[in-house]
Amino acid sequence: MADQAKIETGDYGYVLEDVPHLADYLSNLNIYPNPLRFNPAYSVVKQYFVDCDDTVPEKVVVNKNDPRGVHFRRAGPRQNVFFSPDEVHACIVTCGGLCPGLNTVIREIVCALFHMYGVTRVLGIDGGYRGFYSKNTITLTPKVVNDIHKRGGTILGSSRGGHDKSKIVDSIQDRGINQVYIIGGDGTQKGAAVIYEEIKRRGLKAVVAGIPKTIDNDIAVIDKSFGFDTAVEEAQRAINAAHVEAESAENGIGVVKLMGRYSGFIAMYATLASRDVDLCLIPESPFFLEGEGGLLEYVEKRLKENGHMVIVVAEGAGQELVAQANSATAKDASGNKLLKDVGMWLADKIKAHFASKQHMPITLKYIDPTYMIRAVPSNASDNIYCTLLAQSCVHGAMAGFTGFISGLVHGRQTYIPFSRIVDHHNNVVITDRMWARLLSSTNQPSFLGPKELSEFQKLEEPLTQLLEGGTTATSTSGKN
Ligand SMILES: Nc1ncnc2c1ncn2[C@@H]1O[C@H](COP(=O)(O)OP(=O)(O)OP(=O)(O)O)[C@@H](O)[C@H]1O
Ligand SMILES: O=P(O)(O)OC[C@H]1O[C@](O)(CO)[C@@H](O)[C@@H]1O
Ligand SMILES: [Mg+2]
Repeated sequence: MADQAKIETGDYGYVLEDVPHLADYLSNLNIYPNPLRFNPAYSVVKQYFVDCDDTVPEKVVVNKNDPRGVHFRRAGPRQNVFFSPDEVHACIVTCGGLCPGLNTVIREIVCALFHMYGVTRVLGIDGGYRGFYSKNTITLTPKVVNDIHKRGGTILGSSRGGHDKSKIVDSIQDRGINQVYIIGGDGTQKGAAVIYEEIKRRGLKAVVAGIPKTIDNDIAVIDKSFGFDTAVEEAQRAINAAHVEAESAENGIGVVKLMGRYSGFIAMYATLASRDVDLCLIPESPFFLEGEGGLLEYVEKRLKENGHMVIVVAEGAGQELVAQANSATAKDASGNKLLKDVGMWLADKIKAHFASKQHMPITLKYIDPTYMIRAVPSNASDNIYCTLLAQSCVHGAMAGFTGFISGLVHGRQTYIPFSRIVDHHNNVVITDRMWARLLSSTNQPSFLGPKELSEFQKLEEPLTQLLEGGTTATSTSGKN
């Protein structure tokens, strides 16, 4: 049975959504002074250690009479820890799709364990969850990981599927692993929650700590996921190329497909950053092709006005339309629905539309840079972000917290229980200011009639959105 949420309440409607701790199910645990107290680099920092009562609010925009609301435990080093350095045997695994920054996170977990806490036993699990029981491990030291942050991908390899709870926890138990660091998206963190439950059921002194990863930025609660800034930056190259091609031809159209299975953050931010895009399509915003107010009418209008146009389409956009043309549905090894190629489909539809208009010949170039974007190393700001996430995660694990992810909430590092992020996706809210900014920057129609608009307005606004203008991980600006 899933863990009960660990909730603490206080005055004026204060709620702490806490994370589990080893002491919740184990007694007589030894407590040790944090080795950072004796580390010359950190011991001089005033207030380096986090007060055990420090918490971070989930909502920062409040009205005068609002209750204080939900808070998360602030991440960071504690005065005391629940592991002695020579007792720790840690492992790191990366699961799901690739994302810029994976290697940086691996590097910084290893370096934090070695350099901050004096830990010397860290294993890399090869090839995602199934690597726990089907492959040899990789010994990780600061030397091994020294320059991996300059490379894309993950040196550990990754995979989908293969989550076998018993085999994974048997492997953890047999190897004497007591800190499990799991880097991955929503599916991975669901798997991490299952591992945590099983470890607890077996009464093992082993913490499970997650670092959320997804290039799509669709993890709930947190400000944004690592690698997202890099992806938006890299997408500019494809959009620029599409623009150059489109501008150089009569009635030139450049179509760029970007990632975003359920949420269009990469497409939205890449479009806003570029200013060369005339139409951005995302999964959250339905559209239609034919007739008055439809996409094809807009394309025609834009070409007549400007002679060229650039379209950015997120891979999850318009899936219901593409499905009509091709009804077969398949799933990947993790059970995620495989998407139809909306970019190719859209390009074909536009070409077919203009083929019947002899007086308006077009030149359309379709660019799919999706895997090129995902495979690059993280940029400077993501490297710093990854470092903070990794260090926070190690501090939490050493302090005995378990069943948590480290995540940035309003620019502050926090520990968030798995349960808060596995059941919800972060989506672009199309009745929110950021999407309005996009519509006004591209001049595209919203494709929504008054009836559909009011339906969308009725939907509850999710509690988190990407920080406004959030290009740096440490930004503390409010919601958009
Ligand atoms: N409900 C679940 N319970 C246990 N394990 C799961 C669950 N969902 C997914 N997993 C496992 O987590 C791993 C990664 O899942 P998935 O392929 O969905 O990627 P992800 O972590 O969501 O990342 P992304 O979607 O960003 O690529 C897989 O090995 C999969 O078997
Ligand atoms: O082809 P793969 O490796 O399964 O990954 C594709 C999916 O992974 C993601 O990049 C998320 O990690 C999605 O945007 C995309 O749909
Ligand atoms: Mg996922």
